[in-house]
Amino acid sequence: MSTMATDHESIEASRYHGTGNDFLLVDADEPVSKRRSFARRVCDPDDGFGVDGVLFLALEPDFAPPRVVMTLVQPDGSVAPMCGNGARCAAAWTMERTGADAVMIDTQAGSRRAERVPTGAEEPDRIAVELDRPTADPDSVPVRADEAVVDRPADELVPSLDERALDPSNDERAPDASIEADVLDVVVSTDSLRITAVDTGVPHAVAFVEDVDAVDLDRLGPIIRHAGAFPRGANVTLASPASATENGASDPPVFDQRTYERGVEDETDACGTGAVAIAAAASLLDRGPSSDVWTLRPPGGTLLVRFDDQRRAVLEGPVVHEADLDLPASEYGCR
Ligand SMILES: N[C@@H](CCC[C@H](N)C(=O)O)C(=O)O
Repeated sequence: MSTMATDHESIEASRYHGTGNDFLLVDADEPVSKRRSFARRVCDPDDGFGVDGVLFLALEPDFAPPRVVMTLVQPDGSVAPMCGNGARCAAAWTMERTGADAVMIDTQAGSRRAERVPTGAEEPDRIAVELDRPTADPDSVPVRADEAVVDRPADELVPSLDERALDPSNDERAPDASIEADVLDVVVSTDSLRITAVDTGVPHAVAFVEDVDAVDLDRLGPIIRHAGAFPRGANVTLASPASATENGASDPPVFDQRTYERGVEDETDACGTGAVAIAAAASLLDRGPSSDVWTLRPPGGTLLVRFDDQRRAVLEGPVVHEADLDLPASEYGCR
């Protein structure tokens, strides 16, 4: 089918979110001729809908289970090979169209199976997606290092990271997301922040901190995200044991999560690959539970991560279909 829009055409899109990570979902047959321009436009908080990305979906309903090819185009126009919450939304979209309770999602990081998890009538659908085996292998992440980056001082990756980057009361603002690597040298050194670099389909720099809410992520995020050690950039994911902010420890453990996302160039309300990255990093650092199940609490809700017997991660959480939209192609088609 042609993707050239005529003046009277509209683009059908649906808005979904997975724990607050929100997306426009667009059938790949819709008349969007320039996907990157379209994504920049609809993700814009003022001129568009302020979503965290656009999922272009090509449904192949004749397979059993049905398959869908998912392409995530982010607010900056970049294409990400994987998205945990996006995959869960894509699965819900495919299930609605096919009536299936299990689907396969073809991503640039590989094919992933997703299943509906039964819930009570009042609760939003829960969708679980397999996200393969996380790895800290430096070539996979990728991160420029001779060995896996596990619990390394951040200033080894960002040679001049400053305590001040962690201090929310510091009003000397961070350089913006277009920061050049050499500009990082203006910020001085600390070894208090320790990074574990994990590939969960996309790169994550994970740091365990005492309290995620005490970190100035607006400032820290761009510095780590653009560190020269990450040739393709990195998502920056913070975790703190919920017992640090509440009374008592728990097993399985509960971690509060915040993620600054590459491509969004901002913090999002949830990040699925980030939740898996925390669980993977916690395992590497022996912070894991005996049961091998993790509960992650990003600002937008609660995600569960577990590992199967081959150490493949399964990410589970709610998905909400918020709205269906008709966008005038002449305005949004980006011809
Ligand atoms: N929000 C996503 C991750 C999307 C990709 C990421 N921003 C990147 O560019 O690596 C998730 O839920 O995993």
